[in-house]
Amino acid sequence: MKTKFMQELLLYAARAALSCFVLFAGLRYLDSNREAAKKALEKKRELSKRLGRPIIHTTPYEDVIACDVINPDHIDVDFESIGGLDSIKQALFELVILPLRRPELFAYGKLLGPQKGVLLYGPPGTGKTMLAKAIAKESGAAFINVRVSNLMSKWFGDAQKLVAAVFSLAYKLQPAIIFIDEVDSFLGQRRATDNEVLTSMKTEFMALWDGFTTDQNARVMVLAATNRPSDLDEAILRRLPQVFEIGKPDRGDREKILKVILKGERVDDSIDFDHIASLCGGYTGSDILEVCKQAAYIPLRDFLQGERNGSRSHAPRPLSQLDLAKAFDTSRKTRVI
Ligand SMILES: Nc1ncnc2c1ncn2[C@@H]1O[C@H](COP(=O)(O)OP(=O)(O)OP(=O)(O)O)[C@@H](O)[C@H]1O
Repeated sequence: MKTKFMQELLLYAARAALSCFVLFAGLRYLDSNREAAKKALEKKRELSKRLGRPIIHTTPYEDVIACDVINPDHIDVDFESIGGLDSIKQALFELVILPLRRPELFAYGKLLGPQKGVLLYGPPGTGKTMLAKAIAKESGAAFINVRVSNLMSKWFGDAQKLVAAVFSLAYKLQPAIIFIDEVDSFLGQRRATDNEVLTSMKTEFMALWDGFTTDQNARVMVLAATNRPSDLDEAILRRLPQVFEIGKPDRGDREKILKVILKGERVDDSIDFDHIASLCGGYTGSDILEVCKQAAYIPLRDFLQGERNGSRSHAPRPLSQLDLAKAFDTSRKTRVI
């Protein structure tokens, strides 16, 4: 009697276990969202790895913005790689990098509040984008490179939601920098030709930005760059209290830029950088880089010529002062300023 009872009990237990197994297997099979959820998790894992941040929950709109986020550890520009602009780099360190890196230092009193908006303006090629990237690198902040034209053309109709996603993603990834290059094309003065999408994006952007400005705990800042500061809306300028002019470099800064560009290259030890800097008055950092690239071809051409003439030399000679002088001379003659 007792044995039979035990047998039945075991049978019951086995049946119950089997039913549970079949039920769970069936449910797993029927869950059509399982694959999608798995893929989404994989995507979030990849995102967290790429951004060097813990896994966060993101919306589909934030996932679109995430494509334009750069992990600060993957940025190859730091303050050292920017020639000159010493006083601006120092000011940006105190106003932007320190509050993002050491927020606790800014918790004493209201006078030392973190900056929520910085504008860099100046002619093209003077290093504004470089500075923005270096700030992200030095502060360890996620760098959200907002490309407004891209968002508008690709996601017509969803623009406002994408603007909101820029801020919500920045908040989730903080410390974060929202970088808007050519800000005048997005937040410029209102024109009769502005379309509805642009106007609603602007309004949304301003409202969200104000929300962040009043939230002292948000380690998020907007960094904007433009070649045309006079085209900016008054309301935008008010929200960008710190303004830095990144002008064309003077002779001292041109010398520093030359040294940065030629660092690590094969160059003659005897180059007089100050003299070369005197040959490129009015040039921006980007112009100087281009001419240095042209100069670098001269030893290569000489080498190939030597080969044709039967020379046994194994490699092109280092870049010389004469090569640089020649290249700047040619560039000045063909240049339209
Ligand atoms: N101060 C500098 N030191 C070293 N390189 C520089 C400097 N300024 C400019 N360059 C070189 O010129 C390139 C272009 O500079 P960058 O894109 O930062 O200029 P920009 O001011 O943002 O121009 P734009 O307004 O056209 O976007 C840089 O990638 C860098 O190689």
